[in-house]
This record gives sequence, structure tokens and C-alpha cells, in this order.
Amino acid sequence: MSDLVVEARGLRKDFGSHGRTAVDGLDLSVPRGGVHGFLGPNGSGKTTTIRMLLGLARSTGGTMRLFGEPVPERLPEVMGRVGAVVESPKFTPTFSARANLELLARAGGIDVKRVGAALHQVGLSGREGDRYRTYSLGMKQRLAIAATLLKDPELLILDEPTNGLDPAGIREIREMIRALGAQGVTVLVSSHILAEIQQVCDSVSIIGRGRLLAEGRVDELVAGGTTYRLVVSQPERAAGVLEDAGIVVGREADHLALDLGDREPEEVARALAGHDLWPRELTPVRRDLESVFLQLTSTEPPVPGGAA
Ligand SMILES: Nc1ncnc2c1ncn2[C@@H]1O[C@H](COP(=O)(O)OP(=O)(O)OP(=O)(O)O)[C@@H](O)[C@H]1O
Repeated sequence: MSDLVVEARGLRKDFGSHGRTAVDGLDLSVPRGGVHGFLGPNGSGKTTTIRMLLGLARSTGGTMRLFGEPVPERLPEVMGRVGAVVESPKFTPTFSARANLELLARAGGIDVKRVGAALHQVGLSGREGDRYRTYSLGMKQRLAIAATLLKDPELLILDEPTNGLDPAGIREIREMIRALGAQGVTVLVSSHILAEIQQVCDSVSIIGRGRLLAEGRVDELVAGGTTYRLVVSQPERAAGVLEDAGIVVGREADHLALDLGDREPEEVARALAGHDLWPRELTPVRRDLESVFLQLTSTEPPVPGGAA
């Protein structure tokens, strides 16, 4: 059996007959267990992909599988194992969080005993008696997630769960996602903000303009990519000297970005000193997911219709 819980191959979505292409031959592999980030700039096709996986939009090409089963064909069989927050569910403002969830549980034929566990999973146990309307945005978002946890899903899909939240709310959601991953739920979480998500993801798929740009474990994607930041008084002359020495040089507004490959930083200092150029600053810059993402998407022209 495949250990991929979500799989897409050559997935496409063209909107309308003159087709704006939102998803353009996307391949996606989400392994079982842990937290998987689905990352890409605004308008790159994340929501459309998630909607197709959940049967909320129809694909115009390619194949998708959930738990190894082809979807949408076998969606009725697998949907019970999937929880998703794509749009906020409607809660009754004057009811407590617990009362709202009990109502949903009863409507869904779920044992109300699950309510306490779901509230605990999202860290709302202490506030379960408070009326929904008194909840902060972050608490409302966590309650929406609790609602989908009622059925104890193996896979939880969250579309931009930190949208509109303040830093405290973002931290709460992040901690909750980490805890859910640790409890054995596979979490697929989309975001256009890398820094928010990198810390909690075990693996990621990075997309741009509806296509997969990179996929894999976060530690592998950011590995081996230390660059050096060089500040020197004659940057253009220094860049020429270093390029002659075989070093890859990127020209930034206020510094040079050096990719040393196998070389030691001493070689930079030696090469520059040989031309009477003296570095004012030479510091290692650790590669993070943000820089991988920016590098991969910097060549992407803006997506028509994509939000800024
Ligand atoms: N119903 C629709 N009709 C026409 N175009 C659409 C429709 N829904 C989405 N699009 C377009 O498809 C592209 C991908 O949108 P999508 O919402 O999937 O991106 P996203 O990566 O989720 O973006 P965001 O981070 O802003 O949520 C965008 O150009 C968008 O304008």
C-alpha cells in the first residue's frame, strides 16, 4: 500500500472556456504522518488544488488519490478519514464553544463524547464554556479545526489557517498544528508565508503558477546552502575578482551574496587582499525555506488575477 496520503499527478484546472489556468500539471506527494506544508505565493493554485482534492471543484486533467484511492471517484469511501477547514463553518454566536460542537456532533451522528477530546486537541478546554461571540479570531479558527476533528480524521487539511490572525493567534495555530502532528494526525497546511510554517513542517511542497517547484523534507531542502554576505568598498571590482577565482557572486543592493561551494571563506579574503580589496563584512547566511522559496519563485512572473 502507498504510504502517501495525498497524491496528485499532472493535475490541471482551467477556469472557463478561454481557460485561466490555475493548476498546471501539478504533482503532489504528501507522506503519511507529520506536518506537510503546501507553500506558494498568492494565486499559485493552493486553494484550487485543495478544493479539487475534496471534491469541491472539478479538475480538468490529471489524477488524484487520497489514501491510495482515486478521487473524486472514491471520495465517499475516504471522506470519513479526512478533516478539512477550507471555509469557516457557521457557529451560533450566543452558544458556547462546547454547545456549538455538541450540536455539530449530533447533526453528524458523532458521539458527543468526542467534543471534549476535540476541544482539548486544539487547546480550548479551559474556554469551552465561553460564548462563541466572545472568542478571538484565533480561537474561532481553532474551534473550526476542532469541529473537523470531531470525526477523528487521519488527515487534516488546513487552507491558510493563519490568515488574518495577529502574531499571538498565529503562534497558537502553529503550536496546535505541531501538537496535532505529534499526535499522529497527518496535517496538510497551505500558506504563502514561509516563516510562519517552516518551524512546524516536516516536509513541504513549494508551488508556483500551478506547478510543483520543489518537494521534500525541510531539513533537506535547506541543507548545504550556506551563502556568505560580503560588504566591500568596491563591490563591482570585488565581484570580478571573485568570479575570476571561480566563486559564484550575486549582486544585492548593499552587499554581494557569495556561493562558495567547497571553498573556505579564507579564500575570499585572500583573493580580495591580492587586489588590495579589504572586506568590511564577511558573514555566513544560513539558507532557510524563505530563501529557497524566493529563489524558486523569483523567476515567476506575477500571476494574473493573483492577489498582491
Ligand atoms: N472560480 C474561479 N474562476 C476563475 N478563476 C479562479 C477561480 N478561483 C480561482 N481562480 C484563479 O486561479 C488562480 C489560483 O487561485 P487559488 O485561489 O487556487 O490560489 P492560492 O494559491 O490559493 O492563492 P491564495 O494564497 O491567494 O489563497 C488565481 O489566478 C485565481 O484568480
